[in-house]
Amino acid sequence: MPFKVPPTFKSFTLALVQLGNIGANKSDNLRHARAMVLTAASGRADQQKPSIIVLPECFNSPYGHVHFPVYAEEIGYTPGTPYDIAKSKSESVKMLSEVAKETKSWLIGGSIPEKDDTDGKIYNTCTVYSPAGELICMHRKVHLFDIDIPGKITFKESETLTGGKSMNFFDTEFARIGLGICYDVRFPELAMIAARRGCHVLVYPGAFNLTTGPLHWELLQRGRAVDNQVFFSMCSPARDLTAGYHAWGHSMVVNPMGLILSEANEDETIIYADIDPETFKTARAGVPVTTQRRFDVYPDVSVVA
Ligand SMILES: NC(=O)CC(=O)C(=O)O
Repeated sequence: MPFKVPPTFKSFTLALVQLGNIGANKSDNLRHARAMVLTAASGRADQQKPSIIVLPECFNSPYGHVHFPVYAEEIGYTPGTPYDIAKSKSESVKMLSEVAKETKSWLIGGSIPEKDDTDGKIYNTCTVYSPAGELICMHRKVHLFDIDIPGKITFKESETLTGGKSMNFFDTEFARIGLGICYDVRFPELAMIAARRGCHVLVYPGAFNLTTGPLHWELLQRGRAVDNQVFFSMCSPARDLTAGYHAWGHSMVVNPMGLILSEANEDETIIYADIDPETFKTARAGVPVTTQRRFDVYPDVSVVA
């Protein structure tokens, strides 16, 4: 991860696209996602336009381990190396790059199933684009969603996916943004390390479900936000009861005091939140845990070699 010190933090507007109608036809999914990003970019009436737009986890394919190999695309991105969009084999990457450029917005392109052309493994991958349409960062879901709650939900991403091996953040002209994907939110270390590395806002495309959503979706986001005194946000697909996986929806943005700034219901929609650096400063000044840690009593588990 490149580390530019000190990172800039200025106010900006974040838009989350809680995308619906994600079906079996990838081209239709891409067309619809593109149209919704364009709508998100036009912003709310009389308000600042969003500087950054977010799509949900698995926005170009149905969500399920049997689908990942079928929808997987080769991206071929090497961190720190310029990426030639024109030569990309990924139709999703091309669409995301074009729409970022067209809207002149930063775009966190949710996630897509990705096949690594060097090892043949499949990942759940988020790509990020600058307003010039450059692919500037990529995060592969680190913690795979393997759960078994009898009578409720069994899901095993590891049937077809491999977990990513890196933590990722990127710098914009207004903030440092840390990335994760869905189940990654359950592992506080990832968010803690991102915050200690100067991230102001953590954005995790995600897709909780009707069992874990009502229990943990809000709790985890508010927890990660308060623990780390950062803005925290997850962008979900809309709920579709005709799909194989029923997403919880409720995309949200939480501030560093744990207050929900904006929340969707379960339907397709776009939500916006104004990210104010003042809240970040006052949260850290008022409740100064960032300077009160007792590493003489317990080790600093966020320190990585
Ligand atoms: N879909 C996920 O990766 C995670 C999830 O639904 C959960 O943690 O619950």
